Amino acid sequence: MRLIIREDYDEVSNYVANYVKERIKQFAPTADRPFVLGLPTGSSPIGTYNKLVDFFKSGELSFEHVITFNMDEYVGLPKNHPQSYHTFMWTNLFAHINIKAENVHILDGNAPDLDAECKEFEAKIARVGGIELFLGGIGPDGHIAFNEPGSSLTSRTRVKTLAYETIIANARFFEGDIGKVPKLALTVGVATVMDAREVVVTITGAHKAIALAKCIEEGVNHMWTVSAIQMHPKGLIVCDEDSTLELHVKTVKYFKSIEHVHQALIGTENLSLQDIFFFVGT
Ligand SMILES: N[C@@H]1[C@@H](O)[C@H](O)[C@@H](COP(=O)(O)O)O[C@@H]1O
Repeated sequence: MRLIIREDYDEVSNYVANYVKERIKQFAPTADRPFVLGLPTGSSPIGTYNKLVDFFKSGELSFEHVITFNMDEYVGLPKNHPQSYHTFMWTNLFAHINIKAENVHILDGNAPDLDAECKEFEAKIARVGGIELFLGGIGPDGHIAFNEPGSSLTSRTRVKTLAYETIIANARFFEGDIGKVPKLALTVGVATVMDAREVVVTITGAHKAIALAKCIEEGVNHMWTVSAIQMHPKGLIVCDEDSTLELHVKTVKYFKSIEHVHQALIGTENLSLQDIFFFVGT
């Protein structure tokens, strides 16, 4: 696993957006060989999405041959509700780029058969050959997507009951009223995320410092589901300084030193920045 530490949210967003841009460009997607991208919602990815929109507008990046799968969606919220993840994704990203509507996949939290909806979502991912790059964020309790503490690390897309902590955390989007926060969601499983060929997780803010420490300094544990990233062959966490507050100094120094060595290698040993991104093992 790699850990990249940046000063603040803006720098983290810039790093992740550049990373996604470089990955898509290097992949050189076509209609027959599209790039399959997994996407999160929440406040963490907004800066990244803004930057991706800038890249599209400046002609640096096209989403013509990009297929997306979103991580999760609330159950029972109308699709056009201001806090549905459908609305979030179209407002913050899809409406501003050249992605084809048929290439966007977001779970339908109002499907008549929620179980069938989840199974079909997994089948769709399989039909396009799996996810190339899954972007993620985490909740303060270390959950990825809506894989709350105690979720099976082999879980697949399914209906999930939200943990009380998550309901409280997300009440900020529902006028601070926990009564208005949906209690159920559809979510990809931990294994659905970890099946992606690459996983990039953004963690920012002091309120996520304990989760970051649990995720990278302790063992793989279903109580901190993002810790499953330790088992991923191409796992990357991009975090800000605030979120490192609970890490050992040694951990921070170790990961910073790895990045310094990578930086020093760029332009030497025939390695480019892209080589460091894609071919140096984690
Ligand atoms: N289901 C989403 C997660 O996918 C997201 O990572 C988390 C963090 O949100 P934020 O980025 O706003 O802290 O919120 C929700 O629980």
